[in-house]
Amino acid sequence: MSTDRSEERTPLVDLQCKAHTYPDGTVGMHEVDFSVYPDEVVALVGGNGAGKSTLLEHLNATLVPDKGELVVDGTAITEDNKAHARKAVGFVFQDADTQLVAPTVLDDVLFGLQNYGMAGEEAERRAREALATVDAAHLEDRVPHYLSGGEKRLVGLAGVLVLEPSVVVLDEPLAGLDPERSRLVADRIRQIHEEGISVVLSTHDLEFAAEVADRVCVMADGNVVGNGTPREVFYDDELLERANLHPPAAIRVARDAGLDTGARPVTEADLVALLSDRGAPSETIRAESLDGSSGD
Ligand SMILES: Nc1ncnc2c1ncn2[C@@H]1O[C@H](COP(=O)(O)OP(=O)(O)OP(=O)(O)O)[C@@H](O)[C@H]1O
Repeated sequence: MSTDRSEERTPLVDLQCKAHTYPDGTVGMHEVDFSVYPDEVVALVGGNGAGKSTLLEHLNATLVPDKGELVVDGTAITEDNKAHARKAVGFVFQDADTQLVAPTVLDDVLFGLQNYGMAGEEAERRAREALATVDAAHLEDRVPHYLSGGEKRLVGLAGVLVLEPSVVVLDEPLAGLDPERSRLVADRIRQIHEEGISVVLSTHDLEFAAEVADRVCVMADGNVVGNGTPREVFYDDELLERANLHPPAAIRVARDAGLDTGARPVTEADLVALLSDRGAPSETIRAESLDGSSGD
């Protein structure tokens, strides 16, 4: 399996971790080398407890390896310059309540800027702009604690984007969201990527991973066990089995329908295109074939 199309470029984030052991002695992650390159969306997939959150939290030095090194934008991160990693690598937590601390949404987004010495009208302008970017401008006077899960996720994302990071990390960005909010967050992820920010996310939703990711990284038992394009990873049955994952719906449907051709569809759009080529009306295909979802 190939690694990724950006392997010869300088990484924005380069983590070399020998292991991460939590205070109670649990090893959350074994030896893992993980890099994030410019202009890519990376999806981490794997079963419960595979080590996805542990790996993500190393990328902005929220967690540090027992032994190893984190380099962000060419700077080795130490105890003294963790703020550099926090600013360059914005982290949107799954549990947004841990991230939203101020009395109003606008104050919350401003809080990050104030931490980096920016206040006044310019700070407010930037905070409002970040909220508008995620379609959350109307929430600026609301109390963060009372927002819905999806709204909190968007406000958390605004709080990260306002600091103009090079990489945005999202831990389970779709967890607990209804289909419409999921679509909104997925659209924002694409938009962030189009604006030149690299994205690393973890997800149990392999259809979503297939749709948004340039590269999929598979974790199992605290190790990275596979890495490649969605097509490479999701057609590797041995790898998926090792990580206790099922292929995305498009692959299962194509196989069940005996359509597993060289085209190797991975997304719903791929499958619809493939079936349309064979003369089936696309509305029928959408309605009849793709109402299931994979789990892991
Ligand atoms: N604070 C902690 N203290 C002790 N062990 C922890 C802690 N956080 C995670 N672990 C353990 O580390 C391992 C990896 O957990 P992690 O949360 O990184 O997995 P994950 O792939 O994100 O899982 P999930 O998909 O269920 O969120 C698990 O065995 C977990 O129990």
